[in-house]
Amino acid sequence: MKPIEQLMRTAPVIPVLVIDDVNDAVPMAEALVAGGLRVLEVTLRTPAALDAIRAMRGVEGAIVGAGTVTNQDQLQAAIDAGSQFIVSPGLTDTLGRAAVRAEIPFLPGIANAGDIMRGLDLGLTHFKFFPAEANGGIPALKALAGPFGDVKFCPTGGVKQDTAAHWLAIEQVLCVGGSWLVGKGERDWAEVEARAAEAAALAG
Ligand SMILES: O=C(O)C(=O)C[C@H](O)[C@H](O)COP(=O)(O)O
Repeated sequence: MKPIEQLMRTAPVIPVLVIDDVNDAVPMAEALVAGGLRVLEVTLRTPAALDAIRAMRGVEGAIVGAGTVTNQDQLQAAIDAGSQFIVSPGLTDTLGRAAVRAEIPFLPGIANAGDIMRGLDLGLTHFKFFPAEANGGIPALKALAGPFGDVKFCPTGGVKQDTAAHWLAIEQVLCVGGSWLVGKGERDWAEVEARAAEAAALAG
């Protein structure tokens, strides 16, 4: 099994995290892991993100990756910070090639058949379907998946606790991504753990 597939099969939900204060990184990761969500995507949308990745790598059981990686410089910075996987909202040949060369599990965003074909050309077979709801939702992904039987997906963007199960019921969907696990500025870690446990109980 490819490392990216193993990662996608670890938990049904990958929390998409936006971290403003690096001091939140460790308690946030601990709460999510305690709830059963081990694969954590820290988006490179805030100045604290790379330090948050470094800090979270110290949390037992956590598998920490970088999200919102859009170019080679960010890819390198994310790897240097200890990222164990890379998520991107889209796929360019330049970034795709660099991620393949770096031999790091890579989950690029795709939104149409051309995107998937560009990924297949690079040897990639596992993609984030983004933005999942805005891009047509479940009917769109089912139609898109049809011609690409060996390809696997992680729908992200607009997916919530009460819709995740519908996505996970699609055979080619291994997990979903979502930001609903931790609210902006939230520090109620018991609540985050409870939310993570609910998400972890979804059938993957
Ligand atoms: O930052 C990235 O790399 C992205 O591609 C965007 C995120 O995956 C979505 O913003 C999560 O979507 P929501 O769960 O609807 O908030």
